[in-house]
Amino acid sequence: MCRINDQGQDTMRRSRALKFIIVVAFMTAIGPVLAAVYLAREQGLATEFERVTSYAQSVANRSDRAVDQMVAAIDALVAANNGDPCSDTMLTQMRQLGISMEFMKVAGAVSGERMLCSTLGSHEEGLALGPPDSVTPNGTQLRLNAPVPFSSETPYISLERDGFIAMAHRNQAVDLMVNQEGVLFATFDPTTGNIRTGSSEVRPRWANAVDNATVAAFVDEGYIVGVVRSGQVNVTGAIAAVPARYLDERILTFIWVLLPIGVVTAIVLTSSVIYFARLQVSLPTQIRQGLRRNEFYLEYQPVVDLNSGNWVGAEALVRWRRRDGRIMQPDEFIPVAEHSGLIGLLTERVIEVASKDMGTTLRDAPDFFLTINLSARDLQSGGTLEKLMVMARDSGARPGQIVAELTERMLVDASAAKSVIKAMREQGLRVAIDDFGTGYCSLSYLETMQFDCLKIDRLFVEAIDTEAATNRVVLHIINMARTLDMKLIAEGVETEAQANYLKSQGVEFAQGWLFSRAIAPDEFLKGLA
Ligand SMILES: Nc1nc2c(ncn2[C@@H]2O[C@@H]3COP(=O)(O)O[C@H]4[C@@H](O)[C@H](n5cnc6c(=O)[nH]c(N)nc65)O[C@@H]4COP(=O)(O)O[C@H]3[C@H]2O)c(=O)[nH]1
Repeated sequence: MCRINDQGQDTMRRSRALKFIIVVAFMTAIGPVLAAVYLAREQGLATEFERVTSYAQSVANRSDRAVDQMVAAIDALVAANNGDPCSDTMLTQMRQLGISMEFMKVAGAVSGERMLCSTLGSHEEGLALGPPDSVTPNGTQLRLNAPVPFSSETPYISLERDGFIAMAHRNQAVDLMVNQEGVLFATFDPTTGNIRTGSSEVRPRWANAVDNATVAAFVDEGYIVGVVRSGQVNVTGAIAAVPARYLDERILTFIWVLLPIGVVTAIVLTSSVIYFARLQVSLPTQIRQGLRRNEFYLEYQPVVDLNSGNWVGAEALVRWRRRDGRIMQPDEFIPVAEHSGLIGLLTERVIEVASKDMGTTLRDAPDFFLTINLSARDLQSGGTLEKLMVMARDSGARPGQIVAELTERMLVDASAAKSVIKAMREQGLRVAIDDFGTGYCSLSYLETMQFDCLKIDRLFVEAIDTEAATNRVVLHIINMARTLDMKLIAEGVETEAQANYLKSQGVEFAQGWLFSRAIAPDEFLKGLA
């Protein structure tokens, strides 16, 4: 009956685990691929945004240069004016300015709204300029369609101040050569957001994208748009818009690079998940088979009397020799055995093997003790106590020579643990607490549960003689154990300094690589002799 329950639970556990594995494997399979596509898109966008804002920046720079040159031309003419703005000297200067500057083409003198003379000579009647489109705070008048003789088809932009005017070809700033087709350029007035020059396909709303910022980039209506405000505060805004097909091409380029990495990562991750999952799901079955085939065996780590240096006991540590010869360490299979409910059978096997290996020694050396690791489930079934008592009886040992090792984590169900510990001690077995201080066991547990022995965890032994915060804890543990009349075994002693310190603090026993690693029973018995 019990067996059917166990198997039923096992099946449920496995089907839950299987569902979990399928979900994780699915995620590891599509996750990296989706991540690669996402990264390619982000990378593509970043690159195209960078490109389009650099185009817009070039337009703004050209526009700024045109404005700078117009301002410089006006300043030069104002400075040179000696009363007759259209004198021969002034006309020569106007021509020189027009020839020497890249963007500023026409410079002239103005009275009212008429240009009296210019780079192009004297204008008898004066050329009607019409009213300005806007006036800046310093009184500079801006015209977006300044009339130029002989050039009525070409739109000019002009600045006028202090009786002089300078003009530049309106489209020169947006006349940018780029190696992409269909790119739109425009300049706009950052104060009003009105487009000044550029392609008619530029959407006026793009100019409003840079409210307070100096740069913006976005995708809109089939274009990747870059908008910048010129360095000369509020003088010019510039827009560049690249057809969105270039973004698709760019993303595709990145996908070709990133997708294989994503696919390889997905394959590696998914295979690892499946490998480990299969191991986890099938491990309980393999443990069962391993038990049937007697693949579990024990090694023994000597427990040393720190005063005499003699081996006075041993800790039995289980190992699993797989069919393929691979040795599995307990950390890899004990948790699985615990979860799958097989730990009881495993502990039973450990006790059997330990009896066979150490029975004679226990009988012949009445002071020699053997510690055996138990799991939480072992405490729940009364069978373990019985098996340990059978071991003592069959080998002719005193029950006190057998020490049941419990860990803090096993004491969560305090009342159950307490009654089993009590029962064990009443039968004469000894009980040790292992890993003390590494979990959540409070001091009160130690008082109420009444252990015979406390094992100082390797973590605290390692900290001896170091700056680690844990280095002081070892002293507290020692003092506490003494107060509660417990024997002490220090674990993981690797150096003479640690051994000497522990000895000086009155710790009776120790185990660790300084003395010996866990070894096969024959080797252990040789060392004991
Ligand atoms: N770095 C270092 N390590 C040292 C040193 N001296 C000993 N060790 C290792 O520390 C572990 C001590 O065992 P534990 O704390 O009871 O911890 C044990 C115990 O909790 C569990 N375990 C082992 N055998 C059994 C068993 O039969 N039943 C159960 N339930 N658990 C077992 O597996 C754990 C790991 O066992 P192992 O891998 O054999 O690892 C052993 C041992 O080989 C040292 O000086 N330096």
